[in-house]
Amino acid sequence: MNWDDTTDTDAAGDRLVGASADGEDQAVEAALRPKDLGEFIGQEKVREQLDLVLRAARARGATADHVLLSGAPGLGKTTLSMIIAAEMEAPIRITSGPAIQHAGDLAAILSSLQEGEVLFLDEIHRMSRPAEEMLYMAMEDFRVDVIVGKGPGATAIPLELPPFTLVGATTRAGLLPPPLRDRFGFTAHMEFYGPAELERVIHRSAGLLDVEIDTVGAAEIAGRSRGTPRIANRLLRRVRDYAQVKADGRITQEIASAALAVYEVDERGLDRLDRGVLEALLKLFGGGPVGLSTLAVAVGEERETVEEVAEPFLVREGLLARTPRGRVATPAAWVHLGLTPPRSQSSGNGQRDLFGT
Ligand SMILES: Nc1ncnc2c1ncn2[C@@H]1O[C@H](COP(=O)(O)OP(=O)(O)OP(=O)(O)O)[C@@H](O)[C@H]1O
Repeated sequence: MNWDDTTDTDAAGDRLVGASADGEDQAVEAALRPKDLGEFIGQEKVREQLDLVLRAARARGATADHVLLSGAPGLGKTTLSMIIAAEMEAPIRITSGPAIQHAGDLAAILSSLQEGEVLFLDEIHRMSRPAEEMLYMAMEDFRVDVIVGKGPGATAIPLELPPFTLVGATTRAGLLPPPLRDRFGFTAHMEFYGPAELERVIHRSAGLLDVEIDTVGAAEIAGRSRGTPRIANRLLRRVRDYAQVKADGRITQEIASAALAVYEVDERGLDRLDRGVLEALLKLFGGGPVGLSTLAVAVGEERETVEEVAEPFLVREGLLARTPRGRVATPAAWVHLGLTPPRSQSSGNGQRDLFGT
């Protein structure tokens, strides 16, 4: 599963199926976050391993080892960091890589931590190099060297830090320099959620939001949530609106699919942008191969938007392939849009392998 090419921000604006948090998400997410490992749905292996790490640390009366969480946006990294703090009965400080541009910013945060505190560093791969180097020593020796002055007269003043647990989160574990990666005692890779797990997320959130939903209604929303709890929760809120305005407030399969048709999110979770890219690829270019720039012009979007916003999910769903000759639609793409590939396309222009002809 490759989510390394997902963007941290959704370049196409506030998409209903975008995985990054928008303003409304931030406001309601706090209320929907599971508070302990028992409430955290799915990610069985991660939960089991983390449970052992935390229990062992608690039994020793020690601070938990540093934890690295990697995975696509919206899969629960922030939630898990808060759970780690709660399970350790420790306070938590939340910051992010882009907020730490100078080593001094990091020194200020580290030196104000309390003993045992959890420091959650989101987007750790986006920290500046000098801050990163300071972090190596802080993680290993609970010490930093604060540089005072400049040039030949600069001196390093060592500063002892209380033991703390760093929880780093990244969408791109591959971008972390090995010396940083190696300093985490425990690394957890978060996978996309399966439909049954998303249904449980939806039922749980519906309960907290006091919305009535039946099993098939939840399954309908889960199937369109792109394996991501944040998207599941967002779609649930939009379907709830529809159910309140157009019906009696109860979410059934009919209501869920009618609501999501209004928001142009199809049964597989593709939105207007995704479908536009696929449609152009199939209808204008016979399924490809076609260059990215040409495809972007055809859908009236920036090249980056097509490449970074639409394509990762289409590739993950097995609807589009990036080949050295250009973008190519897979047989599943023709089926999904209910179109038939022209005969010449299935026998001649580079799709031979995909169509097995
Ligand atoms: N395993 C889970 N069980 C129930 N709800 C979950 C789970 N994981 C995530 N959620 C919900 O999804 C929302 C997004 O989760 P969270 O903010 O932790 O994601 P994230 O991986 O930190 O995202 P980002 O990388 O954008 O910061 C939260 O509101 C949370 O309630």
